[in-house]
Amino acid sequence: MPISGTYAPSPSARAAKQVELYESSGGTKGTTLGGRPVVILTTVGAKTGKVRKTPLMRVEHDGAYAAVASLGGAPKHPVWYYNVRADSDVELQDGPEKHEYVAREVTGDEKAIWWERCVAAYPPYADYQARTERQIPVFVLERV
Ligand SMILES: C[C@H](OP(=O)(O)OC[C@@H](O)[C@@H](O)[C@@H](O)Cn1c2nc(=O)[nH]c(=O)c-2cc2ccc(O)cc21)C(=O)N[C@@H](CCC(=O)N[C@@H](CCC(=O)O)C(=O)O)C(=O)O
Repeated sequence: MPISGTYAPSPSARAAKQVELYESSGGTKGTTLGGRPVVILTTVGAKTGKVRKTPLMRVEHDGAYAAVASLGGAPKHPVWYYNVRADSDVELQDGPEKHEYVAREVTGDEKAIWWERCVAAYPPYADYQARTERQIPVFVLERV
């Protein structure tokens, strides 16, 4: 079921601007960070029910994606993490393609396999994990 409702742009100007450019260009502009590909995750706000859109680094394997709640290695999870925990039905736009996914948080061996893929796609993730006690959560998104 596609996500619908009132879109609330991120208060992070950088993120909101990147979403705006990404979407208004049909996924042809604003699609990288530091030369690495970026995707847009759409979630439903756990408290407000508003539509939230979050740029994330692109980590893809066999049609599934990882969503890494790194927040640059901050001590706290990003807020969007709680949205996905509350409602696993999400959307992800990768360039011009946008589809519906079900997200599940991975742990143990499965997380270790995906974490390698995440770091291969975006090496700074390893630095983020090294700088915080917090275990950076990883969701795997599988196509509906
Ligand atoms: C600023 C805050 O954003 P956040 O959800 O904590 O996410 C912080 C960052 O992760 C987010 O800005 C990411 O886009 C940053 N970011 C990445 N962040 C990552 O964590 N991982 C990445 O790989 C990543 C890549 C990336 C690439 C490009 C770029 O421009 C940004 C990138 C925010 O939106 N807060 C809102 C609330 C948002 C929200 O979802 N509220 C919920 C409440 C949720 C709750 O509290 O339970 C609701 O509406 O109900 C507010 O304060 O009003």
